[in-house]
Amino acid sequence: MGNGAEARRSIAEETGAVEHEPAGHRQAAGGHGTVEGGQAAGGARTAGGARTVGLRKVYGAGDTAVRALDDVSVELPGGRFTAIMGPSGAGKSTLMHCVAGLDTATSGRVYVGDQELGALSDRRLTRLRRERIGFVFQAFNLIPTLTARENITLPLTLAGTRPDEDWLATVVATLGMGERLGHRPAELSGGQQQRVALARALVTRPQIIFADEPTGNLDSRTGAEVLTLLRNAVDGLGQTVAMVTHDPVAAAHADAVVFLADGRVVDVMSGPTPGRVLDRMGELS
Ligand SMILES: Nc1ncnc2c1ncn2[C@@H]1O[C@H](COP(=O)(O)OP(=O)(O)OP(=O)(O)O)[C@@H](O)[C@H]1O
Repeated sequence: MGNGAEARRSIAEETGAVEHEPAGHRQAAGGHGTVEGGQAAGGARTAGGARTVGLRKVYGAGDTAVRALDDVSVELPGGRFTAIMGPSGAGKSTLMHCVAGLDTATSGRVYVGDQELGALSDRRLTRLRRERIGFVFQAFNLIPTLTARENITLPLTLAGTRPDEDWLATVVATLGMGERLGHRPAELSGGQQQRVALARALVTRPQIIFADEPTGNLDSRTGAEVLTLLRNAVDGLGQTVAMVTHDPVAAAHADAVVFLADGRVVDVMSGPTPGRVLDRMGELS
């Protein structure tokens, strides 16, 4: 990303640090049953995490309407690493955007922790996104003029709060990047830049981190390192992670894989291996 101001604005929007105007609150209050009716991704539900109940998302209207999500009830359990997979157009990004509060559902419900997103005003939704959700993207989305440390603490700076130095030190140590904090993104490798982006997502101690193809711009060795760090964030820091990926090897780092096809959850696989994920994807394509 070449334009610093543009990158800053986009990160501010992604982190919820500026007011974000969703397309409108159209989430229906009623409808589908309890969460226990949902499909758990990877076993029993722990505290935190996120879930959807009967989530539908329709783009457009009439003959041109596209049903991107069709009655999706899925759980992203707290303290677990869940991968979301499926063929192109299956609804992965739409699901992530709805659960992250970046887009609104046509009907059904989305919960982050115990909070139902459809019950929130735009202002409170913005605050929830800023305080309880972290994002990691394929394009690292770092501000070129800021140092690694300044990029990491940017969500706090934009929110007008100071970093918890102990937590920052823990995150930096977990990600193994202590010596690079004074460097600017151009002075860092792709893998190091993604570590900065991951630290930026972790620094607010979000309830859940959404990672969208986080290894898409990395070579396989560096990608494996970043996946190991995501895994460490879950195992060592108790973080909840949901990751959209096309890569069976990446998905195999997760505790469970949710498979989408044509806007519906078609399978949830616990303890995935690259081979099993590849086979399942082959059946869906
Ligand atoms: N803003 C939009 N307006 C209209 N249709 C949309 C919009 N966004 C997504 N869609 C449609 O919704 C469906 C699901 O799209 P989505 O981007 O969620 O799929 P995906 O699984 O993330 O795909 P990919 O792997 O290619 O990124 C697709 O048919 C897509 O064309």
